[in-house]
Amino acid sequence: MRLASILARLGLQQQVGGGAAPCDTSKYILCVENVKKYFGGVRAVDGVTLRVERGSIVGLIGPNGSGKTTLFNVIAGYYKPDAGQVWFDGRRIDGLSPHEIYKLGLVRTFQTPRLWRSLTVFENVAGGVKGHPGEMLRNAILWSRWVPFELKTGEKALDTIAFVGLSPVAGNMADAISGGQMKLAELGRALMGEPKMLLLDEPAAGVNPTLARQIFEGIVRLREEKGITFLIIEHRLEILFDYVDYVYVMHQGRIIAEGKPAEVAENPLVAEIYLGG
Ligand SMILES: Nc1ncnc2c1ncn2[C@@H]1O[C@H](COP(=O)(O)OP(=O)(O)OP(=O)(O)O)[C@@H](O)[C@H]1O
Repeated sequence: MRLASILARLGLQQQVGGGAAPCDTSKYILCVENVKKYFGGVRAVDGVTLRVERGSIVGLIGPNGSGKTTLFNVIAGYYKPDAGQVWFDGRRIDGLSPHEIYKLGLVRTFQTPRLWRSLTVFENVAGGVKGHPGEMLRNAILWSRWVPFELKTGEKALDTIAFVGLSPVAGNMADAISGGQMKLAELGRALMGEPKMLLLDEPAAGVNPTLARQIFEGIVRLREEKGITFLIIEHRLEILFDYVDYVYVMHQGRIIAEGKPAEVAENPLVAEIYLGG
C-alpha cells in the first residue's frame, strides 16, 4: 500500500505535499493546480489549472490529442502527475489509487464504455454499488453471480436503470445492446457509486442527436435532484454548449481559453485551434 493511501486512511492526507488547498474548497469541489503529465517528450498535460464549482456542469473541450483524456486519467488516479496537485472535496487526491478516489465520490466513465460484457445490464449497473466486491473490475465477474445483491441494492439498480432509460433491456447481456445503451449502462453503474462528482468522457459520442440530448437532460436532472457536479469531455459542441455552465478549452496540453459557453463560442482563438485541428 502506498504511503499516500495509508495517510489518507489515517485522515492525514492534507499534510502530504505540504499545506493548504490551492483554492476555496467550500466553493470548488475540484481544484486542479498546475498539473503536468509527460510521456517521454510528449507534454500531454503541460501545467493545467482549473476549478469546478460545486453543483456545476463544466465542459472540457479541445481538438484531438490536446490532453483531455490524460487530464481525466490524472484526476481519477490512473496516472500520477509529474507535477502539480489535485484536490477533491477538500482533500488532496493526487497519489491516491483510482479505487480510493472512487470511494471518495469522484467517479469517471470512459470514452469506450468498460462494461462486463458477459453480464446483464442489471448486473453491470448493480455491480457499481458502493461496498459490493463487484465495484472493482477484477472482482466483478467472480462475485456478481455468487454474492447475491441485497434486495435494496437490486431495487436501487432497477430505479437507476429506469432513470437512464434502460428498463426494456435490463435483462440483456451487455454485449447485446447498442453503443448508446452501453454509455447509459456505464452512467447507471457510475450512479450506483453515489458520486459527488462525475467525470464523463464523451457521453454523446456515437449516439444519435435525440439520445444525446436525452443524456444531457439526464445530467441536468442529476445535478438538480442529487446535487452531482459534472466535468464533461465532449466533441459535440452544438449539444454540450446548451447544457454546461462553464467551459475550459485545452490545446497542446494547456488551457488556452475558458468562460461561459457563449463567450467561448465567440473566442477567435478557439475557432482557430479547431479549424487548425
Ligand atoms: N499512454 C500514452 N503514452 C504516450 N503518449 C500518450 C499516451 N496517452 C496519450 N498520449 C499522447 O498525449 C497527447 C494527449 O492525448 P489525449 O488522449 O490525452 O488527448 P485528448 O484530448 O483526450 O484526445 P481525443 O479527443 O482524441 O481523445 C497525445 O499526443 C497522445 O498521443
